[in-house]
Amino acid sequence: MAKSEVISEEFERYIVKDAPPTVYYIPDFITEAEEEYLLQQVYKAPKPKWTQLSGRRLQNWGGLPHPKGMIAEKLPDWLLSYTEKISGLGAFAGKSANHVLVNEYRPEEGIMPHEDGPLYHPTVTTITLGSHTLLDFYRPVDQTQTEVPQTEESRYMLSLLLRRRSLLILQDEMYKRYLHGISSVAMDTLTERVVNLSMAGGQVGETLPRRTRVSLTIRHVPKVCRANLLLARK
Ligand SMILES: O=C(O)CCC(=O)C(=O)O
Ligand SMILES: [Fe+2]
Repeated sequence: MAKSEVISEEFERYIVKDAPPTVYYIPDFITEAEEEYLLQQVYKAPKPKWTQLSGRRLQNWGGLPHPKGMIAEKLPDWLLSYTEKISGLGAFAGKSANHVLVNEYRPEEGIMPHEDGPLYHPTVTTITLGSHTLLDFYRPVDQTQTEVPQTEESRYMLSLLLRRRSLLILQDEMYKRYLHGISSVAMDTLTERVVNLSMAGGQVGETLPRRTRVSLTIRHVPKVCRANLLLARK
């Protein structure tokens, strides 16, 4: 198999060809009824499960990733059926997803460009609920290049249109090398730099008002510690 470790051959048609390796974009990965069910479960969680950040709020499921190892907590059943389905595609090289972040963004909210970093197996899979968004990608700051200031604008590379009910899978360079973020706008304008337009059913020049988007970011944390288990045995 080529550069990517993923996934069965039937998934090759979902590879986004105009992006660096590797992006899979799967429209309508879930049905409308499943979307509704997942949103219901998200909003059923007790209030303290939410952490308010500037520009979004989130729920953390599965434990807190930590360099010394995550103290794993069992995922709730409503998430497990989806983490198992995605693990079953081979997204995590035979391992199972054990961590889910739920992010909620209202219109004009977003997330600064960042890398997901080394605590995760270098694959991120995302189910989008409730609204589309544009996920923007940036080149890293070039350390050898000190003459010209490297603005966010000059580092901007491409965007992906994530429709509600879609699944996105990022691996390889798109995980390890490039940064990703979501700009804090009320409306997205589609340009030629949105490289999956045909797969996502969008047209250059179109503007899409944002609604509230909930994303499920599903990953595998390889380093898990058994601290709670040891304590329990004493
Ligand atoms: O909401 C998204 O799709 C992106 C979330 C994200 O980048 C993260 O949680 O690391
Ligand atoms: Fe991220």
